[in-house]
Amino acid sequence: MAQYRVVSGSVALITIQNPPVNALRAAVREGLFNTIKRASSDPQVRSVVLSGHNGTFCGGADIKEFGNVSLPGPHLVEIFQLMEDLVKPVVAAIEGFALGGGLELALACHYRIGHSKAKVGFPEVNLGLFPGAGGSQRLPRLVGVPAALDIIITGRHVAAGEALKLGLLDRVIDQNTVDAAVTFSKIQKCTSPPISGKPLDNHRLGNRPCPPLENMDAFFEEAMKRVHSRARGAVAPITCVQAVRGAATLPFHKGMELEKMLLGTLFNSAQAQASQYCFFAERAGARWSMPSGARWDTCKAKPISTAAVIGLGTMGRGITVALARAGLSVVAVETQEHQLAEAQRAVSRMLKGGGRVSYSPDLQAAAEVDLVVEAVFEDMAIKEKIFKQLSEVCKPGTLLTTNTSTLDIDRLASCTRDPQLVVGMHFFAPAHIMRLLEVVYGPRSSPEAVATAMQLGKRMGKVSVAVGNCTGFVGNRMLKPYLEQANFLLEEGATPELVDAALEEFGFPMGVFKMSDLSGLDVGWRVRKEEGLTGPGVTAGQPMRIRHGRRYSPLGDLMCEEGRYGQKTGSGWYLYDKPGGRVARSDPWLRNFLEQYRARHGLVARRISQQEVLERCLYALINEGFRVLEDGIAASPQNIDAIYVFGYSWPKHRGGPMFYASQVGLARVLEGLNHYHQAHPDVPHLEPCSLLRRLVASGSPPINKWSEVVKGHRSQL
Ligand SMILES: CC(C)(COP(=O)(O)OP(=O)(O)OC[C@H]1O[C@@H](n2cnc3c(N)ncnc32)[C@H](O)[C@@H]1OP(=O)(O)O)[C@@H](O)C(=O)NCCC(=O)NCCSC(=O)C[C@@H](O)CCCCCCCCCCCCC(=O)O
Repeated sequence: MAQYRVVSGSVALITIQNPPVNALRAAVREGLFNTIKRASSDPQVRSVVLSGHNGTFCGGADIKEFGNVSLPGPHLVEIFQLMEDLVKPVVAAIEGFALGGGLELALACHYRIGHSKAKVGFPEVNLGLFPGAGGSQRLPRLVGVPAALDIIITGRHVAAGEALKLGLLDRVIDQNTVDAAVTFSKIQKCTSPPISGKPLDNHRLGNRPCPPLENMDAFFEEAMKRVHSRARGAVAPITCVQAVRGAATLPFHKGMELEKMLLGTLFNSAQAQASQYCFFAERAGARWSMPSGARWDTCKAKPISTAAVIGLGTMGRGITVALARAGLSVVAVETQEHQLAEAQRAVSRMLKGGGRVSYSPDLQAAAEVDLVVEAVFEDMAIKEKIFKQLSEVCKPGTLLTTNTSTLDIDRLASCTRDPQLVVGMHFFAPAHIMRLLEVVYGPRSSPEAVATAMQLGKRMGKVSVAVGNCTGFVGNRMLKPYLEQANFLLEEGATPELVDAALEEFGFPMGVFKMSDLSGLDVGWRVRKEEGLTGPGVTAGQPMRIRHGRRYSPLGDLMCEEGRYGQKTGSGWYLYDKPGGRVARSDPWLRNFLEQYRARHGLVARRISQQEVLERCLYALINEGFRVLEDGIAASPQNIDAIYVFGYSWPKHRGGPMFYASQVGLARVLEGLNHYHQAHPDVPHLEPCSLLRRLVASGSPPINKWSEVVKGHRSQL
């Protein structure tokens, strides 16, 4: 786990070996502890180089170990102190990544040499933690408080060049890093001038004071304010500020005590568990499977080097940028000339002159590409026509994909010569920024087509999740009951402000009504018209608040009839200072409108609590999530959670809807749904689904055991 070799006559080369990322699990910690001691007492050894096996220095503490009540093996703090105290110079040879505990390890060395492609950082904040093995105390002493706080709070990866400028790395080289570190370590032994009487003391960060900072109190107050306003209820970023403040104001050993105390408050917290669950859920999508038994490890992706994007509205432009940035040569097709010219300017701006993109008004331009992403208007008839044409135009074997957010993939496949080559690639706006990609397979999609879309998602840096075909797939299908509950709550006495405040306090960046105003109320209106829920398709004489025997809220339709489409028209659920305005203000018109609406329908407004808002909206969404699992549309709760965290901004520190349900307790969710369904028997989305009932009856197993109950459940359907 930590290999020890003496090289170049006098250098102990310690290499961490724990693929794939050399995480510091118990055996590694044990190995490090023993090899450092050995280097210390080995008379032949005059300096030490620390490196990682296989081009990766170290990905930090082993997150999989964190569930343990007490971590086995020597503690990282103890190992790092042992290393810092060594009287022989220790040099970190950083290739690949030095992240989290990996960077803390490097900071405990006396020198750090990095490869020019190396990256360093403290991503702990994304795991609901902070660098709690000395990192929060050593980094500010090395690079100063502002730079350290930025690195610790953002969790960003710092490239070697920037790390060199910050003084985080002593040298950056293009050649063999370990060889360079070995040579460097031998020179240091001779030249490092002793300060404070002891050799190497100026390179022991624990012995250094933090560089002074003017207006320190004001700096930390401002930092804390900023973090509070951005953290959306997450505790870890706040703890980052507290720990760095400790480094700036306390002697090292006191700062370490503070660090330990703060880590103790986070380490086993619900937020840390949720964030760490998200880390693995993000990666779980790569191990996809289909109901046919086809799997990620048995299916090969087709090589893709050229692509066409059809339709250059907002989505098509973002998709073009995402594909071009992934290194594909892209043909962007738009039949409307003025839209084509506008899109060309917008895409060039986003790509900053880079990327290989050509433009055409003619579908024929897609003839030779390996893959097509259709991103035209959400209208089945138009899409069917395009798929028919693409099937004739494109060379045999071209993968035909659609960016539809709800429509039937199988119907589109049936318009083509080779339905097995058709899959959905559902991007989220803005497509070049949002990380989620739903890869939708229909009953006839081939495993190779799915493997290819998943592989392409990876190349674009997306969190890709393979899902089955149904209206709205996973994400939008679950969103429907959530939106529906929000509208019902308005009918019953809530205001958009009250509903949004509850959801924002929960951790969403934007409440449901602000989100609707941003995306445009007319989008849903159009879909409801197509579904015959509103507009000319509705049979005369139907009660306004009932559709297909279920409760229906026409509020959104009425708003659209008033021309209130949201931000784009300057008014929606809120008022904006102008069309396209971004700042939402309460609108007296809306209060009046809601009062009149309730009076017209004999509804008596009641006081609605934030708790009811959360339970009604979130439990309805979660209930649909269980149905999605039951129907086999998503392969696992982890996949659903990844979709919600990376596509719908569900707060990471809440772990995704299904994980949240497991933290709240499945019995409590079931009880809540039963309660609300009794109160609203005409709302089928509030009726607890059978899988949830079954899970509760099986004793509410932990989330990683749900699949066993799901399997048993499916076999009985
Ligand atoms: C490194 C990466 C950037 C590589 O990316 P790449 O895309 O190449 O690969 P993948 O991301 O797909 O990863 C491959 C594979 O490896 C798994 N993995 C990656 N990193 C880790 C890890 N750190 N641990 C475990 N497993 C890891 C990954 O899951 C993949 O496997 P899978 O099967 O899922 O496909 C990228 O991987 C990456 O970003 N990794 C994470 C980096 C990171 O976040 N590091 C920080 C870790 S946390 C840490 O280091 C904490 C330390 O600061 C301090 C900890 C102190 C602990 C002390 C405990 C004392 C407890 C005191 C509590 C007191 C309580 C009380 O008082 O009561």
